[in-house]
Amino acid sequence: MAAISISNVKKRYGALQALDGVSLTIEQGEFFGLLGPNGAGKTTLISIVAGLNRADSGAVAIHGHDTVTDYRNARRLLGVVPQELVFDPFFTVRETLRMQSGYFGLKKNDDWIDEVMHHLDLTGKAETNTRALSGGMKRRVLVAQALVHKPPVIVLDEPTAGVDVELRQTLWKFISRLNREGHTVVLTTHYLEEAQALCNRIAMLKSGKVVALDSTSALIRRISGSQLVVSLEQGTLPEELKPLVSHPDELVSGHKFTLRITDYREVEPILVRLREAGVVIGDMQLHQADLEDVFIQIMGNEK
Ligand SMILES: Nc1ncnc2c1ncn2[C@@H]1O[C@H](COP(=O)(O)OP(=O)(O)OP(=O)(O)O)[C@@H](O)[C@H]1O
Repeated sequence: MAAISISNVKKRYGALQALDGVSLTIEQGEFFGLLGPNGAGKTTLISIVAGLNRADSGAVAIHGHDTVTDYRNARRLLGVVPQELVFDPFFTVRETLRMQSGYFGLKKNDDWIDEVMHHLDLTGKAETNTRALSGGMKRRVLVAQALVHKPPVIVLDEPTAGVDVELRQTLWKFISRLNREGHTVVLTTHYLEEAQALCNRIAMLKSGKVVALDSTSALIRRISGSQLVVSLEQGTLPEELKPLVSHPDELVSGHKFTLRITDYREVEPILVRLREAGVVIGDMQLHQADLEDVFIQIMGNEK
């Protein structure tokens, strides 16, 4: 049975069609990425999956439990880390996590609460009031809150937006461990290198529609080849190399060029040609196509 099945979900805000018939099936045990530019509909979709928002039409089920008609069972299977930092500021971290456990009917949950706090480096803040925490620490509490009932499906909406490298590493280590132990993870992020490193499959959303859905490696293979980036200290780019330039703006500015190549063997003849033309290279880099290139290409093509 699918971890999350989303069937033809539509949502409109006034004149704006925020979700325009989204269908996705996320299997149990996947580490799934939901990517898209600002306003694509990611948070709207996640809030519908979490039962916090109602779709106009279509349906979502978590392990077969409909998020509307069988909300309690669906909610129990789901741990959601929201994008916004919202807390009741009068409680300590431990009290907050105990209350969240109580919400799921878990009374003796302290061992797991301690383990979650340990893995998120929150133990030292257990007795601190949530209002006195820094933004990064608050985000750790949000993650801990989502995990108190050991949900088989974990959904994270931009959990690393604006947080430091240390928290990102701590968080991904813990979430990856939970994924290895069988938890399904769904992630939205604007950090494409993070999605590339973590997600086995990715959906790209634009203007409320799924515009790409494939394994991460298959998406990256769509972009064949690499780029040779050269900065010229002296001289100008020979005419016959101009068709290789990826960004037309570079022909205007005239000193740094991103040249498309399909094979590393093409590098040497390019360098020979530059030398013959009297060019002095100030800086040079080889850039392998990555998820960011795929994202830019797909988002650019899908008007
Ligand atoms: N409650 C609301 N009322 C009206 N419009 C809304 C509401 N919530 C979201 N929208 C609009 O719906 C569209 C989708 O928003 P959503 O927050 O789902 O996008 P997103 O992909 O999560 O974007 P971001 O990357 O910026 O978080 C946006 O144009 C947004 O302005």
